[in-house]
Amino acid sequence: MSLSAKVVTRVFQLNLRNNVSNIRQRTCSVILQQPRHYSDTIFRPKLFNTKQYFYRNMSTNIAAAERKIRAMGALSPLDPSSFSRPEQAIIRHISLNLNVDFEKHVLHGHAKLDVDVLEDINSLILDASNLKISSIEADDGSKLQYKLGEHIPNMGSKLTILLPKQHIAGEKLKIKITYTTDPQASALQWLDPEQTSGKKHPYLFSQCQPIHARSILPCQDTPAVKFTYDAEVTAPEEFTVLMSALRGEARSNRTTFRQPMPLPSYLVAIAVGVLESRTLGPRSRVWSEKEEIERSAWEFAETEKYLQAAEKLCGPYEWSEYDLLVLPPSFPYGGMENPCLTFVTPTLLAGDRSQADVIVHEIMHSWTGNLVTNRNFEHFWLNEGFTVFLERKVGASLINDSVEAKRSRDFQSLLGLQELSEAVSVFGASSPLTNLVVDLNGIHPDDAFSRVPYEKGSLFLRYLEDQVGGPEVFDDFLRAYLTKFRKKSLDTEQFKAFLLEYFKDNQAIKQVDWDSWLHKSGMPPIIPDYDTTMTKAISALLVKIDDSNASLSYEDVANFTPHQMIHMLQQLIDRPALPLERLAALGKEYKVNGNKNTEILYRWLRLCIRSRDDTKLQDVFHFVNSQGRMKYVRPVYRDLYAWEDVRARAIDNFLKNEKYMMHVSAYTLRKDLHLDEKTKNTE
Ligand SMILES: CC/C=C\C/C=C\C[C@@H](O)/C=C/C=C/C=C\[C@@H](O)CCCC(=O)O
Ligand SMILES: [Zn+2]
Repeated sequence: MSLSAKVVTRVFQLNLRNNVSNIRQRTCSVILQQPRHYSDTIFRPKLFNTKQYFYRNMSTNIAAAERKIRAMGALSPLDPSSFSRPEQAIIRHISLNLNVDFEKHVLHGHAKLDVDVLEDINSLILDASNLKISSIEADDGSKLQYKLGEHIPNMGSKLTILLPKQHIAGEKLKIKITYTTDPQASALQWLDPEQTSGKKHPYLFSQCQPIHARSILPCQDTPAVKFTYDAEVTAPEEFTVLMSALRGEARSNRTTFRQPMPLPSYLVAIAVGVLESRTLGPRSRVWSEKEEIERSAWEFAETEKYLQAAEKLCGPYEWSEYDLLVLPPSFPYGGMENPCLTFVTPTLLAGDRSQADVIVHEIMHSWTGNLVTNRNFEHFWLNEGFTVFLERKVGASLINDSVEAKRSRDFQSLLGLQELSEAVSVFGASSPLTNLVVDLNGIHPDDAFSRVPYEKGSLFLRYLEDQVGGPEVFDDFLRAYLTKFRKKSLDTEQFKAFLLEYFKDNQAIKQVDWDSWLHKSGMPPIIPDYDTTMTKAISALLVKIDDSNASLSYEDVANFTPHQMIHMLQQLIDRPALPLERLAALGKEYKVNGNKNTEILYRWLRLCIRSRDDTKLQDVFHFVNSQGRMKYVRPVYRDLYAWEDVRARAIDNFLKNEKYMMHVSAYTLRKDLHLDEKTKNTE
């Protein structure tokens, strides 16, 4: 047996012995308020394959991986990405009191946890990552002993709080933890004034999904647990503090918040900057630095319209307020659905409202993801697949003409299919990370992230909708699903059981090949018969572009919507490289060279890389250095890496700019560029 085969087998054995058997035996009905429906036959073979893939393809240090897996022996039976044991005792409420220190780049203060004891316990186990704990106290002020386990890179540590006596099921605990975050906390980005638009003041923002909340507060960092929270945050007077909660009084340097809806830890969020706001509607404001505020107010002016369309499909919006915060350019995602306050990238400010689908997407998370939540990130498709599915339905519902609406929904789905196909080819069609339900034992969720749960998940729901009789039938099911699992976390088996029960008299549902859809890798087994009306003009144009005798002119695309343009460019990326002359003509005539819409510019620059146009490299580097949205930056860096002549320059550029990136961007880009943790910028 080769060394790597031995290690894979060993990892598998360790995992199976320490983790899987105990995971599968437990029942967690108190937390989930639903019986579990595990099937060992589904999970075990997959586990081996996932790990085989991970260790072979991610060039992970094998010894470190083994140590990591061993340390995971005591992981949560509910969630392979958490040390906490919510089936023993569960957090119901957290009170935060934090001071924002821009000098030291730390948050300092305390978290008071209200805990319900569910089993007889002598200790409470939490997740923490690089937190400097100064004391832990019981309700009566007495000091509690605690053990902070070894720090596992990217996982954090197991924090075991030793209780002076046994607590029995049904009791309540109050624990106060005083701590300071690390200046490198993975959930936080501390920006220097130069990284902001105003250039005068620093800025702080967080991104806790998937498992970074543990770097800013000690908690059960698993979406299986939902808690309410309140907070009191102190920051220098000129700053505005925002959180994923309802903002109370802001008196001198102190702001209070309360979040009465239970949420998972990954939805705790904070941003601190010198900000302005504009009213968008009766329950919405947009926040940003003053330099972006007018453009932001214009771009997102239709927010209330989207909220109302969403409510028509899903029922009342339960989070009271829906604000938007436009972050500085290094924000790594298009949008993050932090409750009451969606965080968005400034790359959405296209000046044409063409990226409104991102806002609709984030709004839909108010139901799928935030109200009804994946139990752990192995079932991430329940968050994202549902949200994309709803986003496209709501997007279509905003179009009056029903034929146009269907066309538009199918057109968006076809764009999604292209993205899915690219994601599948990045991982490889046989990679278990392209399954709808993944196995995250020993894998950081950030390493598993791709468009697969979004697009394969949404496509699966579309298939189910077609199967049971279309939207008239399926929309009622969706509302029943949202009602049933409201304020809860669930897994795929619970979804399946609920759907099968709901449609028990529907014969067509019996034909669904669940195993292929949920547990097989690669492209989905069935692609719906989408309406291709909106892609016909694109297909015709692609024929023209291929014909070197045909001259290109703006007339070719003058009637295209921005999304048709995006679709066309995306298709070109997937085809043989254009000759340089043809590329230049296309860039000039179709006005894509230097386009202000980042969805267009991003694809144009990838086309330039594909054609090995070194005259555009300056534009490419400017693009990846001026914003940090991973959706754009990662594929561009991967393309540059594949271009051998510029690989070294790309790595050099990354190393020089890494310090300006958020943790997750630097972490994932290092993998894309095949860099180990020791490779540093030497300048
Ligand atoms: C099967 C996948 C398994 C685990 C992934 C779970 C979490 C992934 C983690 O990396 C966090 C993701 C956060 C995403 C936030 C917003 C996105 O919806 C944005 C999408 C990309 C964009 O538009 O920029
Ligand atoms: Zn989403």
